[in-house]
Amino acid sequence: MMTHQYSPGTAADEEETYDVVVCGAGSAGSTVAGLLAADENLRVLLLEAGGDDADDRVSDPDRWFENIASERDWGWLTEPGTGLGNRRLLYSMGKGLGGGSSINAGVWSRGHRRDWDDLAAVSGDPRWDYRSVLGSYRELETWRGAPDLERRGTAGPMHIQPAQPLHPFFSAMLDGAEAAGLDRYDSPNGELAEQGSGCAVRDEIISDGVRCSAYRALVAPRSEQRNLTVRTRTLITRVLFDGDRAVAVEAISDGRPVVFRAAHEVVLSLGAVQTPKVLMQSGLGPARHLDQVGIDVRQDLPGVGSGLDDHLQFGCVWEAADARQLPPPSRAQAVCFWEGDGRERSPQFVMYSGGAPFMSPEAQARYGAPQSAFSFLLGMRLRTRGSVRLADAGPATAPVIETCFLDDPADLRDAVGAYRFAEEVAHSEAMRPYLGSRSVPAGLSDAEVAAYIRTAAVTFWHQCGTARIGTDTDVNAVVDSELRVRGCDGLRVADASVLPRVTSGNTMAPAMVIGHRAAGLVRA
Ligand SMILES: Cc1cc2nc3c(=O)[nH]c(=O)nc-3n(C[C@H](O)[C@H](O)[C@H](O)COP(=O)(O)OP(=O)(O)OC[C@H]3O[C@@H](n4cnc5c(N)ncnc54)[C@H](O)[C@@H]3O)c2cc1C
Repeated sequence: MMTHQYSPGTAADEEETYDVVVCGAGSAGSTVAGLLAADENLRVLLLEAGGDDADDRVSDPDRWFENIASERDWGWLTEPGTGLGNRRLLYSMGKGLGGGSSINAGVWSRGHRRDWDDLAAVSGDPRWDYRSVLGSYRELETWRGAPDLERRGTAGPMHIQPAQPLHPFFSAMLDGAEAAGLDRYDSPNGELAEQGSGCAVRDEIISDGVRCSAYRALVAPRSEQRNLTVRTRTLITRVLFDGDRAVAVEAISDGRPVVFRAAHEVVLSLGAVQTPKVLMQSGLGPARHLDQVGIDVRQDLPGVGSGLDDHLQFGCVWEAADARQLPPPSRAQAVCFWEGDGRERSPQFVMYSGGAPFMSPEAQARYGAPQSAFSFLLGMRLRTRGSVRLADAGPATAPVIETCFLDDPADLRDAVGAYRFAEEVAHSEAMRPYLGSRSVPAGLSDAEVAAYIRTAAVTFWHQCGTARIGTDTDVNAVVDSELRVRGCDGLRVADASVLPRVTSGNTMAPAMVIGHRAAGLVRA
């Protein structure tokens, strides 16, 4: 059995004391640490398992996909999925300073008005509603597009701009989407975020051609401050307690055990896979599961690791008329949102595009990937939820991740419907100059489209929901509306794990809003 009581002076080769220990330097953790460090009286420690971000593959937004399966990617593998024809998925998540915000596609997508209003309802706290969250966004952003003082910030650390210069392919995509019935908006994060459906040029975290990650925007400018310490290559293994109070974290740094004491608070921002993993390693999780893997139960929290949510992603692929007309494969400058059957209160589908055949390795093997093609990348919200569990009590052991993608036949039916919408856009008049002779695979019945999607589907990397927010009466809630872990003092979770549902778009910006809120709560 592992024990979790903190006893000073044991095991660790080294001990250091700070006021707040922020665990994980990703989108949310960098936001928490950077904002807290603004108070020079607060000693802030930011711990990160990965390395630094000094690499062209991070700074050059066009090279983002080169980070996938690199040392900057945790590179998890999911369990074989029934709905996916027993395939395992590469389940990428950012590793290193900036976390996901250093390796992602750079899209800034705030989430729909109803996503935040629903979060306020689930948490029982109106301070999470859309109007309140707009305040966080205004503080985080310096918006470089058409002025919108109600919604957009003008002096925040994150430089956000509409994609530019716009490649003609994406203008054609937007024209095609309009022809298929979507209204066009100035930005996905303005009025469109308050409507059910629409399309727009995407917003991105790029400033003068360089990625503006959460780490670069919020932490790096403070790197000379004496009250802020950043330690990379430090793997956090568990939280240590004195009674019910979190007082330290235990970590492995350069192969040696280290304890970092927090006089005030510990904040976990390890992302939606490792936040529940470290909670469980600390004895906070579903009691039966902890018993099975031999960890003493500190607090029975059934919701830890449950409720894993994400967008399913699959590529709808068409041969291109002329490869020279296509944008670089890594660019996706336009976005479409649309509603489903009304089950979701905000858009069920999101669609980007790119100048390459985006297909899973299995789909490429089965259907063949054309040399020259473009894809519409479809993301959809699902009825099912997955889970993150421990394989054993070892901190270095990879977790067991089940996505449950497409386990519900109704999701597959919705996915086929979404494919048909993408087809309509691809066959629009505006897209004609780009469209080659066939889709890949060609000429599909609904049953064949369904079979293709089962083979082609992957993650959209929007993992969330594994330590979700909720009220006292919600048995699966892991944190309260102030992000405090139930049954403990001095411990908060601030990252995408707390989202009860994947937001309608990408999840970096929402994770940063959670980090922004957490910093305010820690300071309060
Ligand atoms: C390939 C890819 C493309 C994406 N594209 C987009 C996009 O264009 N737009 C968008 O909005 N979202 C995108 N996302 C998703 C987005 O980046 C994430 O949703 C977001 O970064 C989540 O923020 P987070 O703070 O919850 O976790 P993360 O940003 O993942 O941060 C967690 C941090 O904790 C560290 N960590 C984990 N475990 C430990 C441990 N035990 N000890 C110490 N450190 C640890 C990690 O290394 C990481 O740095 C993409 C993600 C990926 C992987």
